[in-house]
Amino acid sequence: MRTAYSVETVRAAERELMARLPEGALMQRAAAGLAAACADVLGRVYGSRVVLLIGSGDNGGDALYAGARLARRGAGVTAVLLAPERTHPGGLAALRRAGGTLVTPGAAEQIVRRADLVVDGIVGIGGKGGLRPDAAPLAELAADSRAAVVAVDLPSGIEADTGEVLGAAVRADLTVTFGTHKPGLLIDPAREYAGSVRLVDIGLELPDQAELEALQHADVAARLPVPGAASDKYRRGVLGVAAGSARYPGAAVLAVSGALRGGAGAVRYVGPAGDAVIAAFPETLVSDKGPHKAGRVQAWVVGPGAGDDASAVAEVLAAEVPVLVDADGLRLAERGAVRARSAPTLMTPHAGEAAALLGVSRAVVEGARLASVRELAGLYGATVLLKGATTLVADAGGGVVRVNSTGTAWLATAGSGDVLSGLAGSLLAAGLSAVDAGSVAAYVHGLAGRFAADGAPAGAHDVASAIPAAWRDIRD
Ligand SMILES: NC(=O)C1=CN([C@@H]2O[C@H](COP(=O)(O)OP(=O)(O)OC[C@H]3O[C@@H](n4cnc5c(N)ncnc54)[C@H](OP(=O)(O)O)[C@@H]3O)[C@@H](O)[C@H]2O)[C@@H](O)CC1
Ligand SMILES: [K+]
Repeated sequence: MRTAYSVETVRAAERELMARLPEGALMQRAAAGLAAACADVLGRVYGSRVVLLIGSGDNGGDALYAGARLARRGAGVTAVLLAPERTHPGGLAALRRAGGTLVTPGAAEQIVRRADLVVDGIVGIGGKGGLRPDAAPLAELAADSRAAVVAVDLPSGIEADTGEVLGAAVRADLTVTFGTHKPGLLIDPAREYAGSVRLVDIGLELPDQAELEALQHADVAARLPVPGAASDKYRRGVLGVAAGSARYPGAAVLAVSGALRGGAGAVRYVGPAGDAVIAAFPETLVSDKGPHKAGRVQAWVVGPGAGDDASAVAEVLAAEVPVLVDADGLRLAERGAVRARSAPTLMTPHAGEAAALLGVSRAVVEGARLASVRELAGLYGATVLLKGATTLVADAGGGVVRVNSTGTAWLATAGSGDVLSGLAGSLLAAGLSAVDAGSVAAYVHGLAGRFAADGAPAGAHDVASAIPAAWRDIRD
């Protein structure tokens, strides 16, 4: 499991550790890890041109000490000081001793243009509110140069706790972060600014419960349902899918395609697209009599391509089994009916659907994804999976939020969400909790999307077809 902790928690752990260590030891650990990462990026340190962008806090101190290490290995290191009077004194002295050069921001343009590496030590977890006007031009210079950009702890200008980007921010190729990931490094839009992320262990002791957690292969493998010798289709779970309409029969087919690859023992389809479903997947049990007459199921998916069929949504919400609500179903589901349910409910909106439910604009949700997913989960008393390049899954009761980053931009294709809903529904039917079903489905679906696309456009049905390969890859 990869975890991320809030700034407040990091600060507390830092205080506790600092009290036990000689002064400056923690910063030296950070600087050593940072210098090693910079050396890897440079390939050859000797003779390289390194520019440090230095703000007035400890983030700048880390960069200065790392710069001193690189200078001692033969790099030409120049530090651009945003606030010369308030620069970390120890770091400054170390860089001077190692032969580094100090300049003011006025001289930055020339040297950044010729740099091999720019190290962003403008601001770290002490920052708020986007880069200030004096720092913003430096981020632009770095973006325009041919140099690689390494961010110290986080790209300056992003919000560490939320993943929001409230103004100008540095765009890094690599972020070297200390002690733990910060939520902003894992959540869009800030994640995009971080590039790849390297975690340097500095010995922080962190509490058990993180702010954010991201499943890895082994975590997903441990949660995937595997039939035992005594399994029959009911023990593996039967999923009901109430989806599709005369206008959107394809949504039903795609939801069933995901469901059949999600580990349920059988899939019952209810709705007007039965012929299309049977033609594509003859193993589906099909009915057009409405959800309450469909027979026994262990979970329901309702909503993909459902059009305006509010009665099917209401019937499904009245069932005492786990229910996944997606697409049109989100609009049709009465909040009171969702809140009144005693079995788990998993809602799976994209940003636009979440925005409509929250009564805000899509841009608000996209800019503040963590707050939005939590708010929606609280509002409906349900588990909410907010789709996106980084999918978030939050429980109504608060606590840790799951983030998934296996997704690919190629997954932003029509019908891809229908496949996800079937897959997640199948996992619910197999007995996974709503959070596990949502986050495991997002992980498998994202990986399947990567396999299906493999650098070229793929349709939603290709994603569904790639689910078994993703599943095998995870279990290997
Ligand atoms: N935690 C740990 O375990 C360890 C932490 N370590 C390191 O310490 C870092 C935290 O250091 P920190 O607390 O000194 O704050 P930091 O991020 O340098 O920023 C403060 C300065 O930025 C300024 N500033 C604020 N907002 C701004 C903006 N929008 N745009 C521009 N400037 C802005 C603000 O200015 P002021 O408000 O004072 O005028 C203030 O001077 C952390 O990220 C990590 O790198 C490691 O050394 C070892 C272990
Ligand atoms: K930084």
